[in-house]
Amino acid sequence: MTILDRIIERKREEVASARGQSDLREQRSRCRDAEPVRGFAAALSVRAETGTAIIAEVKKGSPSKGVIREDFDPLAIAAAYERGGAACLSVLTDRDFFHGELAYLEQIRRQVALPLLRKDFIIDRYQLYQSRAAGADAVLLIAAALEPAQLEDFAAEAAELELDVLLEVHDEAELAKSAGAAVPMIGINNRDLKTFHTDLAVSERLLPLLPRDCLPVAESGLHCRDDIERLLRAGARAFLVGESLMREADPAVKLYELLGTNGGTHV
Ligand SMILES: O=P(O)(O)OC[C@@H](O)[C@@H](O)c1c[nH]c2ccccc12
Repeated sequence: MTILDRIIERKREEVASARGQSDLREQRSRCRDAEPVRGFAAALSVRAETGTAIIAEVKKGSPSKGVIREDFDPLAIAAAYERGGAACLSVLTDRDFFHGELAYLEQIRRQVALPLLRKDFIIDRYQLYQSRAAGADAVLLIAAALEPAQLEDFAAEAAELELDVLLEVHDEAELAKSAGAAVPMIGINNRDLKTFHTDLAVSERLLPLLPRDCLPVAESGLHCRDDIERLLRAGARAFLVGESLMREADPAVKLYELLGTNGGTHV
């Protein structure tokens, strides 16, 4: 059994228990009361025109690295990311494997103006409603975790909720399996979720294969400006970065470095 299988198994239990506390009808009605979304994909595209579009991730830890940042204040980190010039934020909300909380996203939403991605393992439509109700502007759909029909259905249902989907793939087979899903953004995860091995060459190999009408996002394993420039050359238009920012005392300073000379255009 891979780590991804274990996460998915646990996620089914979590969703069942969440439904027990607040059913789909209730989540739907919370969605109706939710504030309008702040366009996530649009914010990335606009930034990519003038500078480097970075999605900065609020991530306390992961199964491969354990706790990445002991001194973890999600609001302070989100504020530093905003100050440092991130185009959008990603908030890890998985508790058992990534030390996240859905409450972090709700709190950040109230204090930071940037669009937010709920980063979790979505395996049930219930989580789409839960995400929108919590204040997410976008959700992640992981091709490795879903069947083609689910990818298609979840993408359509997310769009109805006005959530932008970042569809994540790691190889050619996952890309082929995602072909039926209409999404604004495709993320190439440089990390294999089954082995945790990370290699930027994965993005270089897959970027040329992405459909032209999707915003190509490179995810994971980005540590310095050279990494960003390498994948800009390969065709990436946005970048999802967690660990290398979370390991810095002041994540804003690391962001300036990753943004490079183009970063100054963000204000
Ligand atoms: O911390 P990194 O190597 O910069 O990676 C960030 C992000 O890409 C990674 O957290 C991630 C990508 N896809 C995921 C799916 C689930 C959980 C986490 C992830």
